[in-house]
Amino acid sequence: MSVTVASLGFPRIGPRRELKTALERYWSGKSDRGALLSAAAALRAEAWARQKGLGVDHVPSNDFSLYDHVLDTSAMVGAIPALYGWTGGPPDLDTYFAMARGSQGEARAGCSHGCTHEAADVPAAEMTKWFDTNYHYLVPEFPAEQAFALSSLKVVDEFLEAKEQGVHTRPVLLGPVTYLKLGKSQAGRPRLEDLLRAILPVYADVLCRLAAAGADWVQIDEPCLVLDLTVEDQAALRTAYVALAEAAPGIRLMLTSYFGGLGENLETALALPVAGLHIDLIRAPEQLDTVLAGARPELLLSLGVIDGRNVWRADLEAILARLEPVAKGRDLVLAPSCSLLHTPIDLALETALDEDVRSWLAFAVQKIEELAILASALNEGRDCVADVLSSSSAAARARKTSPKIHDAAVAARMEAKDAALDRRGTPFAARRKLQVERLGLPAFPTTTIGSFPQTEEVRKARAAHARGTINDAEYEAFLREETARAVRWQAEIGLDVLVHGEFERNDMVQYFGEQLSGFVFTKHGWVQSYGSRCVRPPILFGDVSRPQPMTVKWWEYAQGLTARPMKGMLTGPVTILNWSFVRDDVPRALACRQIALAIRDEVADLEAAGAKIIQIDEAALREGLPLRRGDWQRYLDWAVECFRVASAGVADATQIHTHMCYSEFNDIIVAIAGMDADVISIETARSKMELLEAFAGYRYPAEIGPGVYDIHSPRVPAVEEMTRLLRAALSHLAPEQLWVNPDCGLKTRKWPETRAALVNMVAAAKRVREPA
Ligand SMILES: Nc1nc2c(c(=O)[nH]1)N[C@@H](CNc1ccc(C(=O)N[C@@H](CCC(=O)N[C@@H](CCC(=O)N[C@@H](CCC(=O)O)C(=O)O)C(=O)O)C(=O)O)cc1)CN2
Ligand code: MET
Ligand SMILES: [Zn+2]
Repeated sequence: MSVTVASLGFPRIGPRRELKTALERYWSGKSDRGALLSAAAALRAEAWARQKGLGVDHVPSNDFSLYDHVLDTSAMVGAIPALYGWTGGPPDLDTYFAMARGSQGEARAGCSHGCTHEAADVPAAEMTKWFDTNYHYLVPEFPAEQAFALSSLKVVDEFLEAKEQGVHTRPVLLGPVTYLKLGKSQAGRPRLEDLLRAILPVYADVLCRLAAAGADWVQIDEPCLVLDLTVEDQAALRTAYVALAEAAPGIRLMLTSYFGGLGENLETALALPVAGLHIDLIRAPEQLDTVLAGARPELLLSLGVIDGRNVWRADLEAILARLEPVAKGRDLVLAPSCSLLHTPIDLALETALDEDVRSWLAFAVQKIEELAILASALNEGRDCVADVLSSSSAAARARKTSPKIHDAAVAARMEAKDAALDRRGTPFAARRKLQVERLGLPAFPTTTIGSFPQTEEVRKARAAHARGTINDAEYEAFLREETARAVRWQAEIGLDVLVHGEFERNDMVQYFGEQLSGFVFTKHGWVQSYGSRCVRPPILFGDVSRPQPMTVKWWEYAQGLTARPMKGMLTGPVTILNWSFVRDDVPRALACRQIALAIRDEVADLEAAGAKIIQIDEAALREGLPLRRGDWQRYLDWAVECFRVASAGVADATQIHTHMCYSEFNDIIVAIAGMDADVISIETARSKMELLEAFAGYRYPAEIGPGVYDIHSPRVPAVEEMTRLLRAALSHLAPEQLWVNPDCGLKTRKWPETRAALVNMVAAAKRVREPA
């Protein structure tokens, strides 16, 4: 029997974020189309050669994307809303990026690649979280009568491109059912069945063209297989794969599930006429036995045995013990649990990491090496890789017993049970009176979410400080100047509740991780979040504590500059947890509570310093929700409790804000209310306040700032547009509930559009304050 190795997708951004650089240069007009496309081609070539060299038998193609693979799929099937002015054929780069980022005529004037969108003022497509990851995709939008037509041949082109370089790849497609289920429709929901009937001929055509180009296997991703599916969804899967098997008999499909177990979709999956099935054995190890029991002998199983969502080195001997009996009976493919898109690229670049912790880690490249070793052990016997196997087990043992991960003081504090720890002393209504009195804000108070533009200058100064070319005092002076300017300007344009701007922070999670014990950091461990934007998730390896205050000094400085209230600005425990790579030796709930206790101390210090308003961002609370409904409540219970542990230590008159983005709250509104924050700001602009129905329907008790403009796009919304949104909000909320703010922080924006948009926002608030 033979065992082969697959990688389900390689990170696209490049080991030195070459794609980010190339995209941003193109967008700013500093380079042309040719330069962007050749940078992209170089990255693809490197990824193919590298994976082949590491021993991958099924090297993926079409896993690369200039922005997002869901957007690429929309381009492939011609699902491009009329507003982008597309008239068929392969969408050009400007159309593609307009969907991704919006476009505004003026903002592009003078750009060097001859944009012709003179009067174009189009918003970007909606962006949302890819399953439970921190990766964002562009939501496909279908009109009532969506007609699909094969429009982009990227998948075929990239297969041929790799072939020319001597690499026979296994192209990756997002499967039709998942693709359609990720989409939305303005004009009432078209039936999945109807959309599917329309889209299948396009997929069939693509598969036939791939066969003609020489492809044999195609990886077709259907992560919807790990969701709660309706019987209609399951029927759609059958319809789809029966049709594709018939239409393209020359292609063998590797139906790929990930981010969980097949659960009650198991029978459906096993009955589909596909040649292979990939299952995630990291999130759902228990499904191996049931899948083995149900899989017909000729179905090629691909086992996701290496974690594609975390950075820990595997215990290879333990995995082998599980696989050896299986590999005796059938051919196998070994693969990461999911695409490696969600991991950093190469641990070899991390020369400054703590040696012990480093020996416990594996990034994308190392994960592929692990797979190759497993395959060798299974094909040729353990002996041929004995050394590597024993060092892998030794690392696993060392990590388990390392004194570095245990902190007795943290353990003692976790033990001390204090039932009152997660309760405010008084209910919201009574707190509100005290807060209103103390703060003296106008109706519809205006504020922002926290960050102001992280300009190139700010990043340069931080990089220079890190390199040692400017010293602490110079860096501090620079940050003070930036902060002072931002504070003065906010007061000048009439914002009511101010922020310090977060100039001192590299990232809202990394900044806190860096100051807490129990985390380590990479230099190059970038993971794509959306488009050119990346994060370097902190690596949580041990017990968490806070050696000293983290934000108080900056808050004091900023509050000292103004008489208006300055918000203390913190990232909440659930978000720090969800946006980090987390230890897998203790339950997530436990790690989260340790972080919550540390944030609680910071809240207390801010309050003692005089902060009247403290915002604790929980941007990732919704994203951490398990993919299956049956698992929700358990998660919500501990996540909400951790937020309360962090926030509930304050006096009644201290106002606690929280902020969330990309949140569909309808289903979890009770839990959101259970967080017991005094004010919540949420993203709503792209969804035109639809979200508020949940808050209104539930009679959400506290105050709400529904975002009135989309901060992901440089587009400046007009006063009228924001006024309209505020009036729409008022049809759902009581006037005393409503705050006025953008959707999220402004760190990714530039100052000119930020200034213009906030001036308009303050004007819109003033309009709604005037009697109608
Ligand atoms: N962790 C996290 N997840 C999140 C968000 C978030 O803010 N944080 N927001 C939501 C949207 N996602 C986002 C993700 C990233 C960024 C973002 O702006 N990322 C920055 C990097 C932020 C950062 O870490 N900056 C560092 C490092 C900057 C840098 O690249 N420095 C250069 C050198 C720069 C120079 O010399 O000029 C280098 O290290 O090579 C800093 O400012 O210090 C980027 O990609 O450009 C924004 C939103 C959801 N998920
Ligand atoms: N306070 C943070 C900011 O304004 C919250 C961002 S949520 C992704 O950037
Ligand atoms: Zn946000």
